[in-house]
Amino acid sequence: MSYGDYQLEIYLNGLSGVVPDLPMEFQELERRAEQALPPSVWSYVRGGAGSERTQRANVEAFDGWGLLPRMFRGATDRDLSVEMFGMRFPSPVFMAPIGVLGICAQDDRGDLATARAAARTGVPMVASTLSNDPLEDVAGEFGETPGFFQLYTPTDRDLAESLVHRAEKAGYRGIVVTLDTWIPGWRPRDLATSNFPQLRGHCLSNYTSDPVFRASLEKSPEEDLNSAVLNWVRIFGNSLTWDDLPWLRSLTDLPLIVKGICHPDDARQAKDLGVDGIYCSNHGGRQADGGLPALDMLPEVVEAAGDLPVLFDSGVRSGSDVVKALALGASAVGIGRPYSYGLALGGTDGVVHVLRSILAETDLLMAVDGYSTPAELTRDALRPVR
Ligand SMILES: Cc1cc2nc3c(=O)[nH]c(=O)nc-3n(C[C@H](O)[C@H](O)[C@H](O)COP(=O)(O)O)c2cc1C
Ligand SMILES: CCCCC(=O)C(=O)O
Repeated sequence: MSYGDYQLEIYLNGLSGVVPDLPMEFQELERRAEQALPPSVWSYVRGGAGSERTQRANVEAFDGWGLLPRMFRGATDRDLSVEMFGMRFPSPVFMAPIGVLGICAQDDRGDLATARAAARTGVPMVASTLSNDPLEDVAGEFGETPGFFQLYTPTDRDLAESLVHRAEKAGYRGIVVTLDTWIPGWRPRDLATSNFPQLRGHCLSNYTSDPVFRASLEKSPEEDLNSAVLNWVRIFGNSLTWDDLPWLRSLTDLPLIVKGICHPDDARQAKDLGVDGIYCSNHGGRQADGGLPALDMLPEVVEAAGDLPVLFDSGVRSGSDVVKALALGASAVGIGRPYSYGLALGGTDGVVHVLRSILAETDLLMAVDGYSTPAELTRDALRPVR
């Protein structure tokens, strides 16, 4: 079985015989997700910071590179697996953390539905701190697929420690600490729909289920949700400095990965302080407008990271984007918004379809272009488009 077999499955049965009611093209997926989601949820998921120039540039940056096909290489047997953090993953694709994912599903249980898609596809999910179901329940749906926990580090250090230890106990295989979102960016679409207060009620389960968080409240969240929400707002984001990284490192023996790195000096410093992986991302342009596309920074970050794995996301929409990011040095490539659109349209089946489509395109493109493994995709596989 290769990932490309999804093509054959669809050719043989017709798309409607494989995934009824789901589109093949990304533009159509996006258009239909917009129709399916309530406007406030749509503006939250689709929206970015400021004028969304950085968000658009993330996507357009992939057009700045062209892949070079190679001939006579007999890439009939491809092996897309990659090794990272002492584990072998069947493909270099993973699901980036998406907070408030629950509400993208009809029944509010989008975190669980996405975890089931991880189980079905072998594509690891990085589960956000901001989930509508507690991290233990999300992990319970991963099946054999390793999962990662994304930490938003609260100001209360005991709570941070508790979340990390719960993730360890629940069987997560790594901790991804997001550094770029200790405060939300300027997001005009969210401001226009004023939906942040509504969203909060759908992403606090990791806090309301936490003994440390509960102990800090005068009344339980069941008795007084408002005060719990206010307390969460107060402790949500910690503006950490490099001096705090040894503390974060000390919380766990699991692989520790820092997310939101775009400057090579930051990658170098994180490496020197003992992280296990660098995650190059600008949060899909949701945090800071006016920034460079994350893809443009990837090669420098990869160089600075040396022998550490570099995860990448921001703007990945297709298999050819995955292949380009790999050729620019990413060890693994994160899918963000596209899977949340699949979730909105078809629950677990929708996420599986989006992932299988991206994997099939990746696999077939590598076959056609003569690359059998991700390791063969080096800078030589690309040229800048003139
Ligand atoms: C709706 C939404 C919620 C997100 N929530 C989180 C989050 O909780 N934690 C995090 O580290 N990143 C979060 N991100 C950022 C993603 O992990 C990823 O960096 C981004 O989606 C990549 O950009 P793209 O979706 O345009 O490809 C979120 C992104 C979206 C679209
Ligand atoms: C305050 C941040 C909320 C979750 C998030 O990371 C995002 O919306 O991008």
